[in-house]
Amino acid sequence: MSLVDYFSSTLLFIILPTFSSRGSSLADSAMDVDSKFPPLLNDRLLRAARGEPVDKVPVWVMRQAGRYLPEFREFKTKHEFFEICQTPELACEITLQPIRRYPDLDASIIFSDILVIPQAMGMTVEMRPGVGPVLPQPLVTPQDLERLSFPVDVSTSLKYVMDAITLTRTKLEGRVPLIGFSGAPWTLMGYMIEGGGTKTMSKAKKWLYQHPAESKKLLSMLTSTVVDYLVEQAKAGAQLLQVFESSAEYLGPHLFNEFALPCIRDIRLKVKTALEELNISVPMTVFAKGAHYALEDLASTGYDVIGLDWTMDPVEARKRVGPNVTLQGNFDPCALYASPEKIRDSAEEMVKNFSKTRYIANLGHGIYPDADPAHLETFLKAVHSV
Ligand SMILES: Cc1c2[nH]c(c1CCC(=O)O)Cc1[nH]c(c(CCC(=O)O)c1C)Cc1[nH]c(c(CCC(=O)O)c1C)Cc1[nH]c(c(C)c1CCC(=O)O)C2
Repeated sequence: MSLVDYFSSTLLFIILPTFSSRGSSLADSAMDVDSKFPPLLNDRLLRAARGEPVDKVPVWVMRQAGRYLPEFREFKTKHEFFEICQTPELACEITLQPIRRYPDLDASIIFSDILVIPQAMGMTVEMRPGVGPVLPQPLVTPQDLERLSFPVDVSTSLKYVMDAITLTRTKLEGRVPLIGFSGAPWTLMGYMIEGGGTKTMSKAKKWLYQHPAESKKLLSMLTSTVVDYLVEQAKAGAQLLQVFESSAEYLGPHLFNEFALPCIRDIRLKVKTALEELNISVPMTVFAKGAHYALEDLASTGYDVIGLDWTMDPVEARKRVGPNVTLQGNFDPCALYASPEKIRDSAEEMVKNFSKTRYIANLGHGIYPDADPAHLETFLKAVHSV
């Protein structure tokens, strides 16, 4: 054996174990997350998100843990909204309420709020009963960006969310998967500038027209925070991640393409890359409410699932996004006010229009506080009956 051969074979022995142990430790980290929890017994949601065949169409409902449930209202007499979000045992209990009540639900979604990100950046957010979220010191001028804490160490400042996710996935005992979520940057920017919900988003849109560079700076701060936040949620046990661009409806195609879409795209790319390095595979959903004008662009962002609001026609939406993405939605939340017979007919028709492949049934937006819990049950059963 020549000296060169000797060294190269020795080197191989040194390198190989290093590679293989690195390889297996990467592989283990995927197993690590799943192996910390009870095995998943109902994987319809994840199968549909990945485009695999399902026995029944998976169904869950945005805001399924909420005020329409008497058990939620009872709980809310004892605990304040953000107290629940910040206390893993309470957030877990609320997340499980609809799962206990409705055996037909195929997913749970962690009880929290998109506005925990502005809180983690140092802004005060209050949840006022009957009003909704209020940020009493909104961003007024671009100088106010200096008030924000950035970068955010989400693994410490939002640790309570990760703890709630880990606890809830354990307590679910594999019954259904647990969805994690975040607001998308434009929607978060809107609340941070408007100081709460609004009819027009005109203050936030004024920033887009008057301060485009500073708007992009804020959006990029939010994008990197959202990326870290979603990656941490997957590491903590979230099995699907949904990004809520609930305020897309205020933007037309021009503003959406310039300010919102690049962040949505970036989030998908960076979360996917970070999770691939950890060998974690978690599908992602984007729900851009009112962005009917952006369906083709959304389909090009690489998300596994696109959420639709109720204003979109299922057949038309499928034509526009093509066959390689799963659609989610889009029962009109107000259709739950109809009679049980009508709900059954409309839900069955919706499922037939979407077809049973690459489809997750849901409402087109969150369930309203005055919805009848029995009507929701009719809806869930109708979806599963097809
Ligand atoms: C825009 C937005 C917010 N929060 C959220 C969004 C995006 C989804 C959407 O478009 O609705 C996301 C959110 N908020 C909440 C969840 C929990 C999980 C779920 O069951 O879907 C989720 C996914 C709990 C909540 N978030 C809120 C409640 C109601 C709190 C209460 O009891 O007063 C719940 C259960 C409050 C909230 N939080 C927010 C608003 C506008 C409101 C007021 C509206 C309302 O009162 O229903 C901000």
